[in-house]
Amino acid sequence: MEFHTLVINPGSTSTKAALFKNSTPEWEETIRHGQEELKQFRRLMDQYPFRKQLILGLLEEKGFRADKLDAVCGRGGLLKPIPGGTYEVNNSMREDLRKGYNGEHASNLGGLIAHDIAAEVEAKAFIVDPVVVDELDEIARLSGVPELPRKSIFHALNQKAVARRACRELDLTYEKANLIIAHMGGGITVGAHRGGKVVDVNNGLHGEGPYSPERAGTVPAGDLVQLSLSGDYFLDEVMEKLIGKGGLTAYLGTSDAVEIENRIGKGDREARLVYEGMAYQVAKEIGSLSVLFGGTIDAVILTGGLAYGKEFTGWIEEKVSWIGKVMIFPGEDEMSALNEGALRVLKGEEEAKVYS
Ligand SMILES: Nc1ncnc2c1ncn2[C@@H]1O[C@H](COP(=O)(O)OP(=O)(O)OP(=O)(O)O)[C@@H](O)[C@H]1O
Ligand SMILES: CCCC(=O)O
Repeated sequence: MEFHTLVINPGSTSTKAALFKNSTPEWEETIRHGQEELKQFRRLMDQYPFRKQLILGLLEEKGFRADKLDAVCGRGGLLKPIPGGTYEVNNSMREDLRKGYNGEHASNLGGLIAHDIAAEVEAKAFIVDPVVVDELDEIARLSGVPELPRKSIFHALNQKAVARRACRELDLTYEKANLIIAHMGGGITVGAHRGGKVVDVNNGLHGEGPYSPERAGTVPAGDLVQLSLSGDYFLDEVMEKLIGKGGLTAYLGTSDAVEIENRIGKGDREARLVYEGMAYQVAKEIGSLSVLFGGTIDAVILTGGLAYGKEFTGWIEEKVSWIGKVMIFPGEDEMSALNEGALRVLKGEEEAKVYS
């Protein structure tokens, strides 16, 4: 059987779309959005017609008739916490995406656009492994403040895709493997994958884990409270210190690791300290998760854009190679991860989960 799937991945600065025939991409396009272009929309949901039109425009430009689609698969957003897998877009999901159940994130648009394009041609609409995938062990939810339970918000789509890829290479079944995966992009999340579930992971969006190119990660909590109440900053300025303007950006004025590597090459010692500090924090996070597995770890995996940096991954590897085999998969492959999730359901290998 031949299945055609349109994949839609709305990001904060881009809209990506791809058309797959079974597992093969027919085409993939990234439309970048300047800050000025998106400024005209007051709220994220106001961007909906604009982004949908861009995708319909691409289909027309490529000469592909939408009525040949079997499925449309969008990147899922900040929904209620759910287990990993492929979900058919239904009305409760659309309502939660529209209101941003767990906050605003460009990926909230993915499932909505997928639904509307699919509905017009009677195709299926799916989302796969959204950032709110929650498979935490009960014990991992405890934070020490009962009103503030730990939350699972992480790069679920890429972590799960890379986990499956590593298992294929290692000839293991994901559902039986023990893996620690560090996704290192604009944000950094490090997950413990035990038996096909991510049983502990830092919340990469709301201030936990290693600092990253744009985020602060875990900070001294008491000092943060004092800073917030000092009267020197508005609330959104404090939030920006945690997300958007934290980490490398706060220390070095850029989130571009390639530029930082160039500075280090020219002898900039501050750049080296801060960049190496990020590797140190990732290694510590991997080390802390290693105790969950009782000594049997099949692989420690480094992925995301920062994993292209050889010196950077070298610093991490130096500190964690005693834990298990280190595998490096630079970049991310979210478009084919979305397609594969839809394809497993279309082929009947998996049943679509129901969001409620
Ligand atoms: N060749 C490279 N060497 C070193 N670092 C790189 C390289 N290419 C990209 N990066 C760095 O990777 C980071 C961005 O990673 P990535 O593209 O995965 O992030 P993103 O998709 O914007 O965010 P996220 O992965 O959190 O969703 C940037 O700091 C960028 O400079
Ligand atoms: C941590 C969730 C994914 C992102 O960085 O946006």
